[in-house]
Amino acid sequence: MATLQSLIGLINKIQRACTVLGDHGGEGMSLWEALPSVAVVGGQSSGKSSVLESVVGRDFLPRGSGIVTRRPLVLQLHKTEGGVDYAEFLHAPKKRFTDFAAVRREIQDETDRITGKTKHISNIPIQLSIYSPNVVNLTLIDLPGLTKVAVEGQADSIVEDIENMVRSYVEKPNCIILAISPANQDIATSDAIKLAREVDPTGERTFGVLTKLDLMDKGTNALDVWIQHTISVLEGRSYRLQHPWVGIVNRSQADINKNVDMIAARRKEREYFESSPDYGHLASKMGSEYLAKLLSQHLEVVIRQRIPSIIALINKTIDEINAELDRIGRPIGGDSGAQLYTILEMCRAFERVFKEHLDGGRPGGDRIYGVFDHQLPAALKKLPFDRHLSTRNVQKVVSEADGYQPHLIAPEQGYRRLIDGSISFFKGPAEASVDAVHFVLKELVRKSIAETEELKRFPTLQSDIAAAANEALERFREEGRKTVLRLVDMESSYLTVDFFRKLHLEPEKIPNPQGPNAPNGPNAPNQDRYSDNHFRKIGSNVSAYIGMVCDTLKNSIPKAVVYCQVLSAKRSLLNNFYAQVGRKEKERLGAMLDEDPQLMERRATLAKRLELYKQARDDIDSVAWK
Ligand SMILES: Nc1nc2c(ncn2[C@@H]2O[C@H](COP(=O)(O)OP(=O)(O)OP(=O)(O)O)[C@@H](O)[C@H]2O)c(=O)[nH]1
Repeated sequence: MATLQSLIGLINKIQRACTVLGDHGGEGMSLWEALPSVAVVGGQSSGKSSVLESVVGRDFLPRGSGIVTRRPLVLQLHKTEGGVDYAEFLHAPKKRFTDFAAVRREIQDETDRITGKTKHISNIPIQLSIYSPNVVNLTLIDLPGLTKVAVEGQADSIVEDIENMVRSYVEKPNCIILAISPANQDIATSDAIKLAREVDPTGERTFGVLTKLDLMDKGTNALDVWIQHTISVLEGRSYRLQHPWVGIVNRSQADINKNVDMIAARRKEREYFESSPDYGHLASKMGSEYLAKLLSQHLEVVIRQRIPSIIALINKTIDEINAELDRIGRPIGGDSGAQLYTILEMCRAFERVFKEHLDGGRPGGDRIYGVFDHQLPAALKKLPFDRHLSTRNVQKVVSEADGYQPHLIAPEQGYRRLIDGSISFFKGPAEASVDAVHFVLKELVRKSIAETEELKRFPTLQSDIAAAANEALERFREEGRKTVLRLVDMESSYLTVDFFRKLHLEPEKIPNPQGPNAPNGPNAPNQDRYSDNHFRKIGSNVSAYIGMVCDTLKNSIPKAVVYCQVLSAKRSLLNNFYAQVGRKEKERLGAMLDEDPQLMERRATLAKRLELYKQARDDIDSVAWK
């Protein structure tokens, strides 16, 4: 019996959990649907409410003549270890009823609230929990009585409406049917048995209950035949169901009027069967207490059968919740160690994606080569050396460098000035390469942040990482800028001596590109021709030298840029950030892991659901293996 208590208590627990989760059945196979319940079905005034009350052991249901039960009543019985009995309605959860006459009034009022004070019915259930040491754990459903005719004030459809509503409860395969028939009517015409046979043809979940046995024992001959018939039903010889029929003696209207209490009624019922000449031999298998026991035993069997499918359903739900939790990300532990760990994990995930972009696993890194392959050569080509090394400018620069004494052999100062002036032009394209690569890297940082799945839920951390990475890129850009400018300056600082030494060994063979009538062509005056040729040669020498420098820089600028910017970004983009994070207080770390409030709420709800389902599974496991 102890096992049974815990088993049914567990089912009540799961059902309560379902209510908390808002899982009342409906679409698909829900947990609620998988659990058994007991529905009381019978004609009007057949004694349904009386049977329910006997099982519960309390007076609390509205009773009277005519149609009394007009809404389904879902009744959960909870066995307590002691203390006073009390009741609670789902529609008024804060109110504890200890006066059961008040419970009866509340059922009436709550019925009227939906149906009005008419004789109409409603299929919206009233949910009532009763806590008492004198009950077994059961969920019972009291349903409006089946009828054959509408009474005055009721629509003709009511007969069908009630039948349909009752059918909607009892047709569920997990519903155990308590089919109530009064013994003073022919079972052949019992609406309860008719409906039960329809929805449960094999009779495996139907319990036949005969009420009002006491109303037919004041013997006449005709009654004797009737009683023999009743005995044959109770002995299982006619109208056989898979479960034995149980005879019941409830309180008569006169008992109710005299306020005979439940305990006295049970005692009276027991005495009735024990002393009955007709049913005495069946006494141990009759009465409301026996019915309650029978029901409980059956529930145990049914629940045990259901355990595998209930566990499967719970496991499926747990898997679904876990999958969603994985998708939106697990909650982070509250201690600073866990927070720090999470932040570093996120950073590493970002760095992984960023490196993939550079190394070719993801697109974008090739744009850096594009800078060296197109942008830099194009910019170098556009440098205005033609203008700077035109004969006129060469003459101007050389003359200025000579001062009052024109040079005699080679214009050493003039060469230097022309070369320095030319080399300084390289600074523009060198800096432009640094900037271009900087912007490619910045764009890759932006992309990598957006593509790091793990980071998606942490908008604050996203912008922190972006800020840290961009700050580092700025530093690398500055480093790159300094380095390429230094490369250019180095070209000015020491000239390649061999180049000029070789010049002397070469014969003069400078064609005049500007034609014979040009100012320095063959038709120009002699003096001019001499100096023009002279300066053109200087210009051409400088130009050749600058061409050589240009080739060198075209190769060395990319090396400097990659060294200072690309490799640094790959190696140490977040190094400063790591140092900063390591020094941060717990609160600051928490703030970095701020999430979208909606997401947090969703996670909390899911976590709660998960907890409930896991609890339910643990409970079932602990009972299932007893
Ligand atoms: N003598 C006697 N009277 C009974 C018995 N069972 C029920 N009654 C009386 O029959 C009347 C109807 O009983 P209820 O329990 O209200 O019947 P019900 O099926 O719930 O009625 P509705 O909800 O109106 O359909 C009441 O006056 C009860 O006292 C019984 O076993 N013996």
